[in-house]
Amino acid sequence: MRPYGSMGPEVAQVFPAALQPGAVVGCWRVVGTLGVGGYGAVYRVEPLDAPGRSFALKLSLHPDPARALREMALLLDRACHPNVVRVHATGRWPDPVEGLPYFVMDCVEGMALHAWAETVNPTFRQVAMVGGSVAMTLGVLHARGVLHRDLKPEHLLIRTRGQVPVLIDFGAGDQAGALTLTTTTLPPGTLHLRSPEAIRFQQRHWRQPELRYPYSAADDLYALGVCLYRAVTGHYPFPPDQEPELLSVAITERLPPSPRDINPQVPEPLSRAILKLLEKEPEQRPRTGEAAHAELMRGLLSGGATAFEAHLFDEIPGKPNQIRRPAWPSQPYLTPAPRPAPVTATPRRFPAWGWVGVVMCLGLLLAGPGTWEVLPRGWTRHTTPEVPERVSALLGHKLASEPDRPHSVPVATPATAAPVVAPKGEPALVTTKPPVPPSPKPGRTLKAAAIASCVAGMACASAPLVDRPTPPAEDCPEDAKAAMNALKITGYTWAAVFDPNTRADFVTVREGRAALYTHGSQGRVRHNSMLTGTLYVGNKRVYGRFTQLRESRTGETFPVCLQLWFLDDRTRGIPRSEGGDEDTAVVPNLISVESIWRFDA
Ligand SMILES: Nc1ncnc2c1ncn2[C@@H]1O[C@H](COP(=O)(O)OP(=O)(O)OP(=O)(O)O)[C@@H](O)[C@H]1O
Repeated sequence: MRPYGSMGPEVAQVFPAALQPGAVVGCWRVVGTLGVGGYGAVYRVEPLDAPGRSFALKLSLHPDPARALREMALLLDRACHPNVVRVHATGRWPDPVEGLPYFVMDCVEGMALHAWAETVNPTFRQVAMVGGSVAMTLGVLHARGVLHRDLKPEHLLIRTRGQVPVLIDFGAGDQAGALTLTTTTLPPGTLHLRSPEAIRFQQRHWRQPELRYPYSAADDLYALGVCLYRAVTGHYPFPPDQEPELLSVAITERLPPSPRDINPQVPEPLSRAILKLLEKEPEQRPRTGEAAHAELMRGLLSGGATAFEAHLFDEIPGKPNQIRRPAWPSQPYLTPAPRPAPVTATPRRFPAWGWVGVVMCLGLLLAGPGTWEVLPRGWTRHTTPEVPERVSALLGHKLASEPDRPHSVPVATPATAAPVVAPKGEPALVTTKPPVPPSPKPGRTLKAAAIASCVAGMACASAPLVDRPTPPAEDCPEDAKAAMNALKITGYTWAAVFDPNTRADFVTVREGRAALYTHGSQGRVRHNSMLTGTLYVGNKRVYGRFTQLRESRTGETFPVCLQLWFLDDRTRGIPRSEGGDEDTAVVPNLISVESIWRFDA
């Protein structure tokens, strides 16, 4: 396909995302703009031969037609449903063969769910009916093998006539047997609408970019729960404006306040039905759209007429049509989430591993290090993945544990667990030769078992544990060197903390994307500036490479090269304390970072 700009001088002047009223696309005249998203621009159009009739034309902004063609195919065939926007025509523009794909659909006269909730201020009955309708629609689509995969309030338009919900934007949609749309673990989507299991999957598999998350009906139903929560409270259950790392932790670990805690007018059964859609474990949610519909309707039938006839929000006295949005609590997550099924190896898992661990340890002691398996994946560039913008928050990260809740691995107290300092001169890591891989992640499994048994106090303290190879050496990019010079931090070592909000001396960290906060100023960098990068969990030490700094005072970001550094032995990486597993480690909260011009292997 020819590049868009090569289609002739008259076309190169036109911006597909900014067509002006009067522009002609195929046999449609642009009347106005309805919205511009990441993938397409949507225009209100009228047919050239029937002026006055309104349609919506979605013009792909990408020369690669895959996403647009897929969306059209879904809308024209398996996603066809009274509550899904209807497609009437398709084409390419400006060249009918090689141009950008477009399709013409019903123009939904109405508002997105959240705007409708706050502008129309409907009754709870109306919201429950809308939620029930969407749930039923999803049920039908799921039964046909169609998943929406990007359900959000903006994609749920409420038609003014009849207050009927209409689902739009199936660009991320999927149907059984379709080719993979993206090159990332998760399908395109929005972090604050992702399900806990999707985030956990990415946290667990961020080293395997070839893996694809098996998105399911449960993810769509979770997103519906988020949409309804937003509608009845005016807030998302996990506020999207926080740091992506913290947002991910909140989604996977925290219980959102009940909708009724935010907006006391929400009828109890509706509040419960919404929370059920937001359960952390998919099997705790309604299994199908029909079950979700039944849940919402049961609430409606049992909830007492008056509670459901109330309007969502109070109006501001003296200002009709202006609502008062309930406040978001300052401490929304006081209740710790009950431990879901273990995502990472947890202490609960260790006893189960005990005997396996004994065998592993014996095997180690008898056979020596040469017989163990190195983790099958070596360090490659993608261990610090190139992150597409829309999913940048999601790659395998988890921050240090927070103070008021249990974590997957217990946080050691100073009294019981002083840091274990690796003996000087000892090679940081033990690697061994690889046998035939019998299972997808054999090295990790063996290592987990070995750690588990050692943690259980078995006689394998001196046994070498299997470990990952260290990341390869890497020069610091020139722009990072320049930024460090400008910030006056070149060649310095200074303090940082994993979790600035805890008083605990030790925290649990996880391999993958991570954040640190500077402790004290250095050069032009203030206290509490955020460093983001990657943590690598070895069997004795945790290594960290931090490549971005966000200055706390100005909010400016800079490329940098900083590594975790242990002052006592003047070696990179920080020693692990007791606890953790192959992916998580207990480490001191207060640590040091060193600015460098080259990350050594
Ligand atoms: N059929 C329609 N009728 C009325 N408005 C529409 C219609 N389709 C889309 N819109 C408006 O255009 C906006 C962008 O459309 P859409 O979400 O399909 O584009 P996108 O590029 O896929 O966006 P995103 O980045 O959200 O995936 C919508 O949020 C909505 O406001």
